Amino acid sequence: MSPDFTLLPETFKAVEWCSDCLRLLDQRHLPGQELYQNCDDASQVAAAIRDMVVRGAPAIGVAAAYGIALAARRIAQADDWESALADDFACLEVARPTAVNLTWALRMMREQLRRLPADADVPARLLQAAEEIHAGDREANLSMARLGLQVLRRHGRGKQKVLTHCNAGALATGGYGTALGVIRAAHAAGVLERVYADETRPWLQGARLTAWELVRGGVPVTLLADVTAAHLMKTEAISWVIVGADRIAANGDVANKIGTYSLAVLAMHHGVRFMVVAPTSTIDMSLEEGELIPLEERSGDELLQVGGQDLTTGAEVFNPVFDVTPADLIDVIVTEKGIVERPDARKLAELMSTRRLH
Ligand SMILES: CSC[C@@H](O)[C@@H](O)C(=O)COP(=O)(O)O
Repeated sequence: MSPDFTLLPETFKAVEWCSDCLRLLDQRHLPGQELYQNCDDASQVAAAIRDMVVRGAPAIGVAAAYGIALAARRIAQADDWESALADDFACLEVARPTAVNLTWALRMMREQLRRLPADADVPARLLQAAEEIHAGDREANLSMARLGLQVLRRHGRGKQKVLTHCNAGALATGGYGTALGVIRAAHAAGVLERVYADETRPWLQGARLTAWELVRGGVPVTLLADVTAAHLMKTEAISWVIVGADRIAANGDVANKIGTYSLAVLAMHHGVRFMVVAPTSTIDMSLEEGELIPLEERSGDELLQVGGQDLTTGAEVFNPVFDVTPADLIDVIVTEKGIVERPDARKLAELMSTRRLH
């Protein structure tokens, strides 16, 4: 099938292999400064993931895979590669708890290591495996953009207004984005009127990253304070909320950036459809339901200050950075393998056993 939209690659790369190091666009300084950080070993990559130099579930997975490739290059020779790399796998595995793409990518790297013949050039083969994970994520982004656009067309006529939360764009993936990939495809195909982007307190991924990406790409975007979403849904004809995911349980419950659950409740109340866009590497079939997903809590400092200014003193802070949206609030999950409408355990199991794309 010939595509009816073209997505140009971004001019920036969130994650890039540069002959002997991993180059990460430091997202903590965007949009003010485009600074890059070079990582030479796995512990530097783990620190970059923990400190959110690189963020977004698929991008974290890709970076971790390169972290293992870097570790193997430093070791160069080993009789027992699994033992030699054990500490590197361990430090990457615990860098952040919620996005399962991290664990998935490390499992892919470990399986590749176990499959290699005894005389293999292990560092070269692990680098190749990391590059394949990266390229696979880019491909998945394009497939999801195409499938997500089909869903928008199936359920709506004319130009649509959509709302997104956090950043699920090129910055958060190996390529074009998940939720923002669909939104960019909708824009390129002429079916998007406007995207509303939540600012996404407290780290401001929406204001600092999503709005920046969309403005650069010429996509009409309006920034909102998070608390505006209910009013927006009541007063504007919003067709869809479109978000990414950090982990999807086997029953279709979705962990994503804090605030996603509130949006799903609001969407249900206002008759707005709710779409989750995520590669199958985000689906964790080992967890029966969303309540089992580990949710990261970050330092209270993220809430206690804005722009270097103290907001309050002496108060305790509750700062969970993800929440879980129950499957019954989700209209559709779009993956690179296909579309799951009204997700449940049976439909997800069927999807995961599919080899071919739709
Ligand atoms: C394609 S990214 C999907 C999710 O990872 C994204 O929505 C999100 O919640 C990112 O959280 P972050 O804490 O910025 O890593």
